[in-house]
Amino acid sequence: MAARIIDGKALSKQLRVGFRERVARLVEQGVQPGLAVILVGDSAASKVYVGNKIKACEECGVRSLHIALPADASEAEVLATIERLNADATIHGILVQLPLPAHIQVARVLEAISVHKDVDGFHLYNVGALVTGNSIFPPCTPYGVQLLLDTTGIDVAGQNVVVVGASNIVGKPMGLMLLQREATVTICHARTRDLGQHTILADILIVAAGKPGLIVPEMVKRGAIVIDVGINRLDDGRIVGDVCFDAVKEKASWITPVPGGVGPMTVTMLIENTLRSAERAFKAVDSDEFQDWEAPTVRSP
Ligand SMILES: Nc1nc2c(c(=O)[nH]1)N[C@@H](CN(C=O)c1ccc(C(=O)N[C@@H](CCC(=O)O)C(=O)O)cc1)CN2
Ligand SMILES: [Mg+2]
Repeated sequence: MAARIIDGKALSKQLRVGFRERVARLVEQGVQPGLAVILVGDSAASKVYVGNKIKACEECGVRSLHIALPADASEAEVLATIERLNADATIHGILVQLPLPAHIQVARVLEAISVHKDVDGFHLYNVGALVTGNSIFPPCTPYGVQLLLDTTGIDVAGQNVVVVGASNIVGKPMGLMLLQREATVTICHARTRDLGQHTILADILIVAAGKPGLIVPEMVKRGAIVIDVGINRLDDGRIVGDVCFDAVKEKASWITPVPGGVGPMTVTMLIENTLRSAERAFKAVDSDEFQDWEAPTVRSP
């Protein structure tokens, strides 16, 4: 029997209905949630993703500020832009679209973002919080995958989960989030020998390698849940994942499509984090939580 489809577009649509209600409640209390998106350079793919984020803000009633800097913008200019947004009380979330041009140090830029506005969850403090299981802003793609997995009704505790890809924005945080939920996690990467020997053991297989056609049916256990995080643009203009969808769906129990699986959830969870930030900032004003809210001390860039 062919796998059931985990529809990220449909789940996103459903979640965004709830987001509009949360925005309405915040607005009633005098808070207009705001997200700032910084794009450096003119990568066509990044423009599409930033466009999707701005559209999602519009759809949910979140104010968005799109700051486009030229590809030759200096690191100092990017840092100054972030400093200005950190100090702007009308902005609850700040993100810098990745990748950045090579002359800019990603780590310095990410660490300049206020931990309270780091809705991508990429700041070292938030990464550390994820390690200890106290995540403030879970990174959007793994957070989206977690919700997609929840829709299958399967408890990940004790399951063999194999994550293919060890990036800072998907593979590593994904592994940590699943470990927190007591899954048995294996992270594979470009240097892993005999990838199929690992993937075949997966009850849940999450692939974020950026290699079209990487996962073929012989590498998948019958009945596995397969989550495809890959987004690859082929020469003919098609967008495909890392999994041979048509063949693998005959073996899996659940599978995400590309497009329409994980991608839309990444954007949706960004709005979730932005709303959480606005809600937290509102609550912090005159409650005891204010102390906790101000507590984290982080190294300045
Ligand atoms: N600052 C960040 N940079 C990057 C992140 C991130 O989470 N934060 N993730 C990726 C890109 N990304 C979001 O920024 C992203 C990728 C894909 C999609 C998406 O909706 N994909 C669609 C297909 C869209 C298309 O290409 O036409 C889908 O899968 O259905 C959204 C966001 C790297 N950078
Ligand atoms: Mg997708």
